[in-house]
Amino acid sequence: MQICRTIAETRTMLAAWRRAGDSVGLVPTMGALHDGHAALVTAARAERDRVVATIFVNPTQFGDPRDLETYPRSEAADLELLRALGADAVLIPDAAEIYPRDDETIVETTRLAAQFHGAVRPGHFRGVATVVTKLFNIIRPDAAYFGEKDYQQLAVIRRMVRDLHMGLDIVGVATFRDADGLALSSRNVRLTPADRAAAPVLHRALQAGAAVYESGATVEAAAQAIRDVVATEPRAELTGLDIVEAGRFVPATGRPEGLIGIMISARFGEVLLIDQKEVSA
Ligand SMILES: Nc1ncnc2c1ncn2[C@@H]1O[C@H](COP(=O)(O)OP(=O)(O)OP(=O)(O)O)[C@@H](O)[C@H]1O
Ligand SMILES: CC(C)(CO)[C@@H](O)C(=O)[O-]
Ligand code: BAL
Repeated sequence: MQICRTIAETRTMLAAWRRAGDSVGLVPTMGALHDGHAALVTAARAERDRVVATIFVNPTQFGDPRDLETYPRSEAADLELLRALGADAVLIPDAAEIYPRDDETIVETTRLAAQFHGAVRPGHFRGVATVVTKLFNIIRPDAAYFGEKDYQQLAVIRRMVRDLHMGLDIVGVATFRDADGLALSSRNVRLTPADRAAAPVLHRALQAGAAVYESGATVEAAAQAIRDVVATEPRAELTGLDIVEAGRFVPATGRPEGLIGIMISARFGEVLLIDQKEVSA
């Protein structure tokens, strides 16, 4: 596995692959890799000749400086996992090269970035869209792989790729969970033991909401069922609950046609966790 730390060496490697006619799959990450990331690499490995992962803790998508400071980092273990999964290369760029000092260009999905989880983390999706555009431009992959756990992020990226005619495939990969239902997330390691024990309430709440909706009730009744389950866990502070029409990504009401997407976020101590579930009518 080739480890690239500059854009120039990444481009030299990619040019050789292109000459050989190889297709390229990209897996962008912020490191601290776990089995959720592994699922993305495995999906890319199955579909593409070459797989590149990136590890970059992107400063522009963090609103809270303490969240950035305490974001978990584990480069040696990350490299070992990527190697074991059969990744061909990893790009670990410097923030100074990704964001040159006089950098001024941003990418923003204006409506989507401001709503839902974007309202809880102002500026977050602008940072994500901007860095993902930079990574796409550096690597020019045929396909990029993102987790469904970050449900709105996936929608933002799909919309950006469509609107800016970027011409690559965006592949969503199902949320990987621990045995107790908690969605794997790099931030889980920052949970206290008591908060770790409490955190599966998010998955239980989503399941309860899905059951209510599947029984024929409205989106509003499903939302109430979710709130009721979260309220049973005093360690969880609900910060966001949004139910959207999965296709158009607009707020869902009543009994819309097609799939709905439920997005939930909650704070456990100072750690903000998110989860999601798609449900059919
Ligand atoms: N449990 C999971 N299942 C599937 N994909 C996941 C999971 N967790 C993260 N991913 C995906 O991995 C990619 C990189 O995510 P990232 O490095 O931010 O990890 P993370 O675990 O989501 O960390 P955090 O949410 O704490 O920032 C994203 O596309 C994300 O959706
Ligand atoms: C897509 C991403 C790597 C952009 O920094 C990040 O938001 C993430 O890890 O989900
Ligand atoms: N997984 C999304 C990255 C973030 O929370 O900043």
